[in-house]
Amino acid sequence: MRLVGLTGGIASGKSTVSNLFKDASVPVVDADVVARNVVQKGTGGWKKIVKAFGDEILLDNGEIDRARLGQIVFTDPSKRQLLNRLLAPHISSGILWEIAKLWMKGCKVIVLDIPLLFETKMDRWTNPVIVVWVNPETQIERLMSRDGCSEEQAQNRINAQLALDWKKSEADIVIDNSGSLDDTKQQFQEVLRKVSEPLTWKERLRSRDGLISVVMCTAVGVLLAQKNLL
Ligand SMILES: CC(C)(COP(=O)(O)OP(=O)(O)OC[C@H]1O[C@@H](n2cnc3c(N)ncnc32)[C@H](O)[C@@H]1O)[C@@H](O)C(=O)NCCC(=O)NCCS
Ligand SMILES: Nc1ncnc2c1ncn2[C@@H]1O[C@H](COP(=O)(O)OP(=O)(O)OP(=O)(O)O)[C@@H](O)[C@H]1O
Repeated sequence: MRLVGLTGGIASGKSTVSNLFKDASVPVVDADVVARNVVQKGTGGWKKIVKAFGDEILLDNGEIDRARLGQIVFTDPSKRQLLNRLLAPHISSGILWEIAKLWMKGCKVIVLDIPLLFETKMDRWTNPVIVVWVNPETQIERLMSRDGCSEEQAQNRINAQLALDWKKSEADIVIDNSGSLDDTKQQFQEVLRKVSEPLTWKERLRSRDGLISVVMCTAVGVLLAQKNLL
């Protein structure tokens, strides 16, 4: 099985490219969706957030007030680190579970769409790593227009991640999404061809070693989380 890493910066166009993969019948695991599921009302992730951030983080219906939590964690790095630490074991085991389900269905190529691929060091078990890059002016413009946020809020979110230019320098494949959608679609055709090629023996060994270490880290994380040690 080939696990393709799809990453980039906030609003650089990951979902846009992951939709192209879905249109080409390549299954996608979306880390943002997993991250939302693991904090639904009553889950372990939800309980940890309420304990750490208090009842005032809840909406009237008991769900997490994401806008409010976002406002807190994207302006205070220590709160963001706390949130990341609380949710990491839930998100990584959720991702692993989604991958396992697709693998059991016999999928040969799976795309992992994850904004924090490098930050969480999950790039070790993906091959190739695709970075969706966009120039800084376009990134902030698209982010402000999509989320209806101010320039300062947009910049805070961008600053919460590793620099997009650094991610680009670490990529196996770069998709430049600064132009039109048609331009991106054209680049995507070549990317689709590359990820459809079978893995070489070297790549297989690399993926296997990375996967084993992630399974072990996740298992330890889940055990510690169950014992409330995280
Ligand atoms: C802070 C929260 C509540 C804000 O929710 P909101 O609905 O406004 O944003 P959403 O979840 O759709 O995320 C939008 C984008 O923000 C960026 N982002 C989200 N969390 C983080 C983070 N901890 N650090 C840096 N960037 C982040 C990503 O690029 C993501 O695609 C939410 O993002 C969250 O719970 N984040 C922590 C979980 C996480 O790390 N998610 C990333 C997937 S691995
Ligand atoms: N080539 C393009 N031309 C014009 N608009 C685009 C292009 N690519 C993406 N967009 C728009 O830019 C915004 C951000 O794109 P998208 O949601 O795909 O980014 P993302 O990387 O998935 O964001 P996030 O990190 O928040 O999940 C969206 O409103 C999308 O419609």
